[in-house]
Amino acid sequence: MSAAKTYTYKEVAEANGYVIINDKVYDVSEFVNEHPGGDEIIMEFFGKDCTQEFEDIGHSPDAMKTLAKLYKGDVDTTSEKVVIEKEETTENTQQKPDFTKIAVLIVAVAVFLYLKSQKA
Ligand code: HEM
Repeated sequence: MSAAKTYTYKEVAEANGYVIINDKVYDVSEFVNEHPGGDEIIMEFFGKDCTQEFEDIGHSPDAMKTLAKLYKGDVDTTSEKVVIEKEETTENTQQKPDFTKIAVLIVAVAVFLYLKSQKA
């Protein structure tokens, strides 16, 4: 096999649909559509390292074969790491608890209970 190309973390981050698993670079841009685990789960890792996640799932030997076919080269582990900002999605914003809304709700319930107790 010819010498593998090396990619810096920046090049992987800027490519369209590359991921890193065990310091190897894979082009999953086409594969995402066929991924049995769904496309979004991989798209989240575009440009990033998903070694942990890939291994945690316990992918089959078949999955390893598929992965081998998508191999592009090795990552230059001495290159500067890049942090990819995650785009704000509705899912993200919903995860943050909205303390104002919660406070208003608590006050409303308190007022309701107070008024109810006054009537009795
Ligand atoms: C990037 C290369 C990847 C390849 C080539 C790949 C390949 C596959 C294949 C072939 C399967 C079918 C089951 C099996 O054979 O093990 C599968 C299932 C699955 N994969 Fe991946 N996968 C990749 C990345 C990921 C990542 C990064 C995640 C999670 C963050 C993930 C999550 C899953 C899940 C949850 C399933 C199970 C789906 C189900 O059984 O309902 N995969 N993957």
